[in-house]
Amino acid sequence: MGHCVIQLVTGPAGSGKSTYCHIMQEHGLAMGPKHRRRIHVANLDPAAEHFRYDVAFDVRDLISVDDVMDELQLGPNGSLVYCMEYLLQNMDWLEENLDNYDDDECVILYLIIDCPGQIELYTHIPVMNKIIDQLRMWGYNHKMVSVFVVDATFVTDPAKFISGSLLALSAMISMQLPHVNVLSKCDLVEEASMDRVLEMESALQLWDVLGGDRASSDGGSILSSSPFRNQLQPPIENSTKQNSSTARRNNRERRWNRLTEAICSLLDDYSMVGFIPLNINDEDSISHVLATVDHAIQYGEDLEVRGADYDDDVGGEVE
Ligand SMILES: Nc1nc2c(ncn2[C@@H]2O[C@H](COP(=O)(O)OP(=O)(O)OP(=O)(O)O)[C@@H](O)[C@H]2O)c(=O)[nH]1
Repeated sequence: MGHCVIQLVTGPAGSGKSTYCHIMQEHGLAMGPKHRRRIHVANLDPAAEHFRYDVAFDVRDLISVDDVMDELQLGPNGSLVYCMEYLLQNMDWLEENLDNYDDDECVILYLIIDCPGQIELYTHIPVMNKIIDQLRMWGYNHKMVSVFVVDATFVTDPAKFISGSLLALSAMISMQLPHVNVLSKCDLVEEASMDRVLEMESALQLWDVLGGDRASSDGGSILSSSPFRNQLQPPIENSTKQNSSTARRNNRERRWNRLTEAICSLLDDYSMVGFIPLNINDEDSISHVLATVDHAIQYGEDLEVRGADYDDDVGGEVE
């Protein structure tokens, strides 16, 4: 095995995983050979339809959701699970493809894998975790990092904010890898807000900046806009019923608020979910994300040891 780093890119549907992979590939090319890494992108999502990156290898060459839906008459979710379990039974396919790209002792292979985002594949049917375990057994332990991509626009909606943060936390816990949350689509966020976002460290601070308003001491608007609030409006028929239903509603609302507050405290007090903003139109932002991911996996720390593999006098070309 050569020198290899693997980024596993996950995140909810449409969050920008494929775009992230594409942007990182372009960035790697723009950095040139001096940067001493060769970025390849592979697709491990059997349901992928379109992506713009040059694909190193593609799980759809082994099996695809479309084929399974046609041949086995399964729905899209069942087909996805079937595909991932099929991949698990045919891991030699993945091993061969990794070997093809990981056979150069002089070049650091930087492999970015576009993964399916469905959280069920990491929790209820932990197929992805088994794939990660297999990668560990092949010697990629300490060489993998998980990148969880979340759409920046979710933070302006408290319900989406909380569910996105919990998804990120869930992915982090289940994959048990160095983990970076990337906030995609920040080009859609106002510039003034972005400047402040760069200084943010915790999820709730970020929520404040991008549209939240937790100015009041009790947690204010994030509680009053609890995701459960709309479910708490029982029908009002007469004054007696109105009193009891109002009391019931208040009671439920207090409990929901306590729950929301506890979840927010978990995320905020322990700084368990931080986000790195990504603006795909800003090279500095892309570099910052890559540097953060590199730092998470300690990429580059042993690079100097391998410096002798490179000849800077010939423009960083590998000898
Ligand atoms: N403006 C903007 N649009 C983005 C960005 N990232 C993704 N998009 C758009 O969001 C949509 C979904 O992006 P993808 O990269 O396909 O997202 P994905 O997570 O790979 O999607 P699935 O694999 O289908 O789950 C596309 O229309 C992209 O053009 C971004 O950083 N900025």
